[in-house]
Amino acid sequence: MATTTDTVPAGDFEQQTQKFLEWFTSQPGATFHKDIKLVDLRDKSAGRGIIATAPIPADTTLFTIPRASILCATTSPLAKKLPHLFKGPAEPTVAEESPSHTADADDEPPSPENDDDDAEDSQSQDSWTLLILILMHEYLQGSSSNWSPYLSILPHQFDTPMFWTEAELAELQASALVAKVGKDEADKMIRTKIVKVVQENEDVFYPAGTPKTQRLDEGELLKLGHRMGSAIMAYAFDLAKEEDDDEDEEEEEDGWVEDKIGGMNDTMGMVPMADMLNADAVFNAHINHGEACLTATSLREIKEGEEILNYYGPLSSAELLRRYGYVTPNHARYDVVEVGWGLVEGGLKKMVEGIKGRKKEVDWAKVEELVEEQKEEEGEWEDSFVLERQSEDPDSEGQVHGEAEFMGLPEELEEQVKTYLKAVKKVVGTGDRAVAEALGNKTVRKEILLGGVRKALEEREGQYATSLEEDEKVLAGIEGGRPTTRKEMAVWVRAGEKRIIREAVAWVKKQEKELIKEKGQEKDEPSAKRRKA
Ligand SMILES: C[S@@+](CC[C@H](N)C(=O)[O-])C[C@H]1O[C@@H](n2cnc3c(N)ncnc32)[C@H](O)[C@@H]1O
Repeated sequence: MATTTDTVPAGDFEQQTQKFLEWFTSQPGATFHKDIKLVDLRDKSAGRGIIATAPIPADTTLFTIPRASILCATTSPLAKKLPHLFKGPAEPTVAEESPSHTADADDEPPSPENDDDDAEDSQSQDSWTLLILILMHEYLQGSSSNWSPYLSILPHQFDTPMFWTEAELAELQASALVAKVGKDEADKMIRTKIVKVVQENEDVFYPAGTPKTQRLDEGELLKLGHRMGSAIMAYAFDLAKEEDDDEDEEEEEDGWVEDKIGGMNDTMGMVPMADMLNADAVFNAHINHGEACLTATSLREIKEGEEILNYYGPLSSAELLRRYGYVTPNHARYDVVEVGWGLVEGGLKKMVEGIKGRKKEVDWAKVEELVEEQKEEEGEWEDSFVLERQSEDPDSEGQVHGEAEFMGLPEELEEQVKTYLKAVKKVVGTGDRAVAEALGNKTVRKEILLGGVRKALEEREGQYATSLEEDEKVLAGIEGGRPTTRKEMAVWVRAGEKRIIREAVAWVKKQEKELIKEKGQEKDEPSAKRRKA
């Protein structure tokens, strides 16, 4: 529930909804199906949403948004008032971080890992900051903005971790999400690229005649910048596709192209009504991007009273929380856990040190040196790895089938372990026969890989302050089963990560058992070489 509109009295909420609907349907080319309705879902901590008021067949057009009603660089009057900002380098100023399980890298706002020197330069805008400026400009125009009834229903407060207190963030414990919140970086970006631009162009941002006393001070502008940035994160669409994406989908191998809501792209925009749809990993509607308009279509029959749901992609609970400020049980199948290379390296060292017959200490400093050399030469060395389950894509009706299952370690992790063990072997040389022989044996190397990863995973689980069992108890006590408070959502995220650690450990143990079996068989059947001898 990123949208904490809970404090708005029901009457006002309804009135805002009504005004917005009237505004939307008055847009030339806009349509809104007679059997759907915008509703107050705050009792479910879901803000506004759209439900069916009568059964709706599959492939029905639910509503149509003319492109002229979208708030973006093409339609915003700001682009005409400050053209130099919009003509600058269109490339994002930040190299976006991208979780391994999502498609492209270029779809994120600044994060701690991708802070950039350009952050100091108010002239060097990107599509993300430009859309913040566009929204700020419209907001500051007040009722004279063409989008005023739409802007008035956008949330004022968010439940994304960006707005959590230190104590609330601490509930995430050892989740990798904590490092991705990036509040300080966002502050810096908003101060230099947003606040500065507004302050330097007050005549453009405020309607003519706005007295100085009614203009926002730096602190208020910073707050407004954060609010608009978060609204973009949870509401904006990627408008890059001019063609109806039904055609694109046919070309897509994976079938579903999720709506890049919250994505960052040169053609990002706010799409009124499309962004009133809530979303889940099991969904029943899709937004098609046509040349003149965007269309929401039902993917299957929708029952009377059923909520109409869009799709944000196969996001983990942590990512859903970070971008949208909510979690749902259906997204848990996409949960992931990040394991730092340091933990894996530690596990591998212990395995090597445990090789039977080892005579000498391995010179780990030398191994480190070799690895550093390799890093410089090959340039590919991961600091952490994302462990995830294998899961079928949703079908053409937005349904998912089968269980998501942990099926194996990331290939890059196995490759990196291989390279690491090669370095160990090189350093040991012939200095320790037992170790050299062991590292020369494929089966033993696999044993070391599995044992090392198992140890790393066990240590990873130990980094969380509470056990999975303790978390499960908290979750079992949640009324209605879906976490909605910040504390509940944090427990949900950390428990999801612990579950996947446990599944990965079980998978590794199974592999280890099979390896032992294989080794036993090898012993029973002397190799061809030995038989010849
Ligand atoms: C694009 S908006 C959808 C409309 C939104 N409910 C509103 O009232 O404006 C996305 C936001 O809606 C909320 N949301 C979306 N799907 C949800 C769901 N399945 N359950 C709860 N909240 C949801 C989250 O707060 C998210 O940040």
